[in-house]
Amino acid sequence: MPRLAAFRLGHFLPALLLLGGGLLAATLPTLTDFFTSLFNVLPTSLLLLGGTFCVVYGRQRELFMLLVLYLGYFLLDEQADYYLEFGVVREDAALVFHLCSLLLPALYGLFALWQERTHLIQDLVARAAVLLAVVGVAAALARRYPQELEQWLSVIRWPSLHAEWMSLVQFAYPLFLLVMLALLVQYLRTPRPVHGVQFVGALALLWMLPNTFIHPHALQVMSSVVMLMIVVGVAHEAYQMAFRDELTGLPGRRALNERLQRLGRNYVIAMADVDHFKRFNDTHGHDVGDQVLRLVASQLRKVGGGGKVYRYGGEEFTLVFAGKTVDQCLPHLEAVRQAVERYQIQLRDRQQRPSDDKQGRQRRSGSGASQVSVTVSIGVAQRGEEQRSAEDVLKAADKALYGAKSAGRNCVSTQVQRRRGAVKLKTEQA
Ligand SMILES: Nc1nc2c(ncn2[C@@H]2O[C@H](COP(=O)(O)OP(=O)(O)OP(=O)(O)O)[C@@H](O)[C@H]2O)c(=O)[nH]1
Repeated sequence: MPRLAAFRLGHFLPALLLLGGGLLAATLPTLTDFFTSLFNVLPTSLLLLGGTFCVVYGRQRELFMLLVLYLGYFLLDEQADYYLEFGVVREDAALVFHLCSLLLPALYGLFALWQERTHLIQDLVARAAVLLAVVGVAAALARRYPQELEQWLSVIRWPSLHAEWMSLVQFAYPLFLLVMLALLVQYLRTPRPVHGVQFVGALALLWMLPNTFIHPHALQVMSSVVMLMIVVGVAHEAYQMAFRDELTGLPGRRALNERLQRLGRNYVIAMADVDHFKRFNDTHGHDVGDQVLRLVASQLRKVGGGGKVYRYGGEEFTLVFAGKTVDQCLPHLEAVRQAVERYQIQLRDRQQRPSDDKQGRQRRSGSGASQVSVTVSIGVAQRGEEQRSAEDVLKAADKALYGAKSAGRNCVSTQVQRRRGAVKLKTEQA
């Protein structure tokens, strides 16, 4: 089953904001000279800049999506320009429009769903071959049998499913539906910013095509917006790669270093470390260890008091409280320590995974269930006379962490005070 819980608004928000802005601009009856000139050059600029960006970072999937969008824009723009200049559509307008209504969602969907797997050059050649073949065949058919093709495309095959507002060829609607469903499933299976962007982009194209000849700027604005969404999606992922820890989803060391430089005068830093994690790894394996790190991260993330959590590295996490004192932070750190201690982790054995939910529930409540729990030790320090720089405070927190470890682990320790708890590592096998 796709993981619905993994849906993140942040993956869609930039694209949705761009879509909202695009809809606003595209439906305005007139645009200022500045914006008219901007949208005249934006699709080409985005293809060149975004395309270069994609080539440099080996993002063939997005490169081909940009190419497909630009091709659609280029073909339709010629038609729209003619219509705006002469007040009538060109002779081949219906055929070009019908073909674009089908090929744009089809190729957009194909390249969006086509994962980058093989060798870079092979991948590039395969994508180019598919694009050339599809466009080549369509162009050849359009040139050789223009009337027959236009007629074939515009036939309403299912009159009961046709409505007045449907101005695209009838095939285009199920095609859009299929592409959007596939993109949604792709997002739910692998929640990534570019997958969210691809879905919103398809939505924008579904709006753009029927409005190409209705709103004078719909084509330029929406083509620019979808291309921009893709470039932003790639940049978003590049940012995540640099600043996010892939395993836990928390901001990583680089993000912490950035944060440490902008902390102001009063702040508290805590270092949290999973107790006896080496032993845990040795007993249950590295995969289970990874699972545990994710769960510990999910508990630490809930820390109150305005604390922000980073993965420092390995099994160590850093919590930063801006504008706080140690006394204000201690109850929140103690609460999070207890939450980790209480959390029962259900071991998931991939080989013995049940085939359905019912079997899974039975097995969990039955004799084969295996639960573990871990504890964390936390060291806290605050900026003060002795440690004035963030690096000094971090070192003091690390020292306090050693104090917590020597005090028996599973406790919160400051330079001045300690609270003890009990170490708990349990495996139930009945
Ligand atoms: N599964 C997993 N293990 C990791 C990861 N990063 C570090 N580790 C393991 O974490 C363990 C850290 O062990 P130690 O530093 O010896 O500390 P410890 O066993 O937790 O003991 P104390 O800190 O003294 O309680 C090592 O076995 C590392 O291999 C990771 O990303 N995944």
